[in-house]
Amino acid sequence: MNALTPTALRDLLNRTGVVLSKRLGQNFLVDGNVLASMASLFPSDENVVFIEVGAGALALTGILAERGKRVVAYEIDERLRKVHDALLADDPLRTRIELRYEDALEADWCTLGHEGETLVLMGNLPYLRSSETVLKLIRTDCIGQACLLFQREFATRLAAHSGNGDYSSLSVVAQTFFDIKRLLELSPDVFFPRPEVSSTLLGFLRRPSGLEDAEVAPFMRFVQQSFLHRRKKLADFFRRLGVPLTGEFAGTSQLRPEVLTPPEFIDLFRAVSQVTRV
Ligand SMILES: C[S@@+](CC[C@H](N)C(=O)[O-])C[C@H]1O[C@@H](n2cnc3c(N)ncnc32)[C@H](O)[C@@H]1O
Repeated sequence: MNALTPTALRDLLNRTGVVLSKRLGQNFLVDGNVLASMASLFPSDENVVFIEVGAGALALTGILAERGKRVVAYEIDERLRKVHDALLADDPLRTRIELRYEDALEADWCTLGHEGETLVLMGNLPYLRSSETVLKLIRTDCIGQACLLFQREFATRLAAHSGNGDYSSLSVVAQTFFDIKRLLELSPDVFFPRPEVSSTLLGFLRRPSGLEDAEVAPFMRFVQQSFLHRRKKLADFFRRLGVPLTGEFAGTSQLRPEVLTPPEFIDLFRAVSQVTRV
């Protein structure tokens, strides 16, 4: 399946009577070179099942179907079924593509894989739902690898390291569970219609977090609350929790949350859990 040019996409939308929705973030990739660069990120692997969130006009779906065993592609907008039917009518890859017209963020992704298959998440959802997508990915531990497109500023925050002004609670939480890499920078010109923002494709590779299952939710809350006043020293956060500012916490209480790395946050979370309920 070749990438549609903006003209071909516009014609197809006219023929099927679909008017694109801004609310659903319907800006579709239409640049063959960018799609080729994305394709080169995925070596062919017959054991891989791609889960695509936000199929749109199938620009990525086709690439993924060529490289993996199959693609389960979610699309919330059922009006696009007509577009999909037209695109897939004579395409030999259609047997490898399963379209599901539902909210990808409400779905149970782990039920999609069978014995011996590796699930890889891929997608380009409306940027308003970026945090929700990352949090769902973290919780879905049957997925070890993902490639997700975000608004550039959000991607920068997610991939920022401790000490950087963009480092946030979401950076700590995401980097506790994943090695995160910037893969591609995309200008607004590679989408139709052209959005107002630039985008970045991030790669996620799951790594052992060092947290027990029961610790995950309290750890995430702990990190989020510690960043509520990111410019204040941790002493302020400790006071709110009733943690003594003396002894083992004296030094850390003088630091700001943004200087702690994810492993340091885990150590602090465990130490604080010993003296108080978090
Ligand atoms: C930015 S477009 C990307 C389309 C295509 N993957 C591409 O790159 O050209 C996002 C697509 O996600 C769909 N979408 C939005 N929210 C969704 C959700 N919660 N679940 C599944 N699809 C969703 C939109 O309707 C839209 O078609």
